[in-house]
Amino acid sequence: MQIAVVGTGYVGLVTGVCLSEIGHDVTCVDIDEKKVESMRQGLSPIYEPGLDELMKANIDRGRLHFTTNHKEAFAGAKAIYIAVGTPQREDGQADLRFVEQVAIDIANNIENDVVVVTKSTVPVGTNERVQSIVREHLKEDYKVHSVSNPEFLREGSAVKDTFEGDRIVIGSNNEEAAALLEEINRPFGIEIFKTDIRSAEMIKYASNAFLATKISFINEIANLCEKLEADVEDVAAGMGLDDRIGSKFLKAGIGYGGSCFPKDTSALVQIASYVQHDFNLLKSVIQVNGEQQRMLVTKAKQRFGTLEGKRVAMLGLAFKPNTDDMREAASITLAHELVKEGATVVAYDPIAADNAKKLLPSETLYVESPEEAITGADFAMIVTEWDQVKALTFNDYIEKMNEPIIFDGRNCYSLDQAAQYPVEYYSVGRKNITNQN
Ligand SMILES: NC(=O)c1ccc[n+]([C@@H]2O[C@H](COP(=O)([O-])OP(=O)(O)OC[C@H]3O[C@@H](n4cnc5c(N)ncnc54)[C@H](O)[C@@H]3O)[C@@H](O)[C@H]2O)c1
Ligand SMILES: O=c1ccn([C@@H]2O[C@H](COP(=O)(O)OP(=O)(O)O[C@H]3O[C@H](CO)[C@@H](O)[C@H](O)[C@H]3O)[C@@H](O)[C@H]2O)c(=O)[nH]1
Repeated sequence: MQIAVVGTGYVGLVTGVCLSEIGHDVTCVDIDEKKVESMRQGLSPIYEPGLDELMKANIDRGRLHFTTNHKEAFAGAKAIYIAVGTPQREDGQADLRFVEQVAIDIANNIENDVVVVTKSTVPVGTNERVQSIVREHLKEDYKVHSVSNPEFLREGSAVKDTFEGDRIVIGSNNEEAAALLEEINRPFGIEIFKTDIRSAEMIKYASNAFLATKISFINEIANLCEKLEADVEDVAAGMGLDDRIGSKFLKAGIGYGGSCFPKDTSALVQIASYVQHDFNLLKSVIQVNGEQQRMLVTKAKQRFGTLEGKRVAMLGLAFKPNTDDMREAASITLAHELVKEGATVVAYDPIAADNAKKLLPSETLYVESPEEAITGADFAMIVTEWDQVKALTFNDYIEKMNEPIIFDGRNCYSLDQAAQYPVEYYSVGRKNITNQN
């Protein structure tokens, strides 16, 4: 089937590429000329494992095209996917400017009936609004129906998640439009859950808010474990054995970051407030996360008193491994706090360093390897659990650092391991190892 995808970020590009892989003829349109030029040559502008290969294969098969021209992209398309950003506004609401602009672009450029599919994460009621905007601006009487098809992929495993997702949610108030979406998605072989438009929009926010809640919950338990001398890794493992709880998303750490959880939890608090609902639980989840993101600096200050003049190795910058995305990464908060305290930050990230340069303090120094980062450092902070970071051994820290003092925000090492070395090792929700003489 002929499909157009508007927006080629993490969601749009992965969606476009995967839809072409299952046999559809896909044209992706973006307003960013540089991105389109690079994608035409088979080069993905984002780092996402497996994406480049699929992109090249489907361009070669003639099933995947890129353009900056909306009319060209929409010509003959039966479905137009909206996958543009819905960033957080200053007041916490979702900014719908890009989505609304696409609705106008659709009205101005289609030349046949279409189903408009919203993949972007949008507040309840937005799909209806998109449909009305398109209909208002249409110059000819084409049939346009909206379908909410929220996206659940994770960055770093986006391609895998698209082919092996747990469900595909189709929210529609029109049977024909829902049937078209089912037909498009059937080759994925993933369970399809059909509902009305508003419930589909809510499923997306509720899912992200629930996962964020799980993370803040286990982080609070971790903070308690530290005070009560229990071990959060064992606590999470023991909890996770209960099927009703499940073991996933119970990894204590430095809080959630990324382009979705922070903005979507804030947006849901705002959505609730429109209907005079005070979402206290979610407000606490957000507050706990803010404190957790600063936790490594808090611990370092407790250890040293002052951080003035300290050289800090910051190991990992991205909000999680396998992505170059720096949006809402804890490293941003941590680096700014450290610089404010008078420390020098020496940062390492295998992929995200270029993106980090725009967000971290200008004083930050960047190095090419974790070994270089720890050389001569007064303490190390593990921020992202990249394999390259986990490959450092305690002997590396002992040999290369001024003093082997490690604040591990991701519990990369076992306590048994740490206990065998003359190091100071502070992790999350576990007892401190202070073996230095
Ligand atoms: N990133 C994720 O992991 C993820 C996962 C699930 C859902 N989502 C949601 O999907 C949406 C997109 O997120 P993203 O991270 O892919 O965004 P992104 O910011 O990476 O990409 C958006 C793209 O849209 C383009 N664009 C903006 N206006 C346009 C227009 N009028 N016409 C054509 N292109 C236009 C931009 O140039 C950009 O390339 C958001 O609502 C997000 O919440 C994201
Ligand atoms: O047990 C855990 C799991 C995750 N995280 C952190 O939570 C954040 C988000 O991680 P993850 O969910 O893997 O990444 P995203 O790519 O942001 O994906 C989330 O956000 C997307 C955008 O809405 C959704 O599509 C996905 O389903 C949802 O998992 C990261 O900072 C992780 O380090 C933890 O601290 N502990």
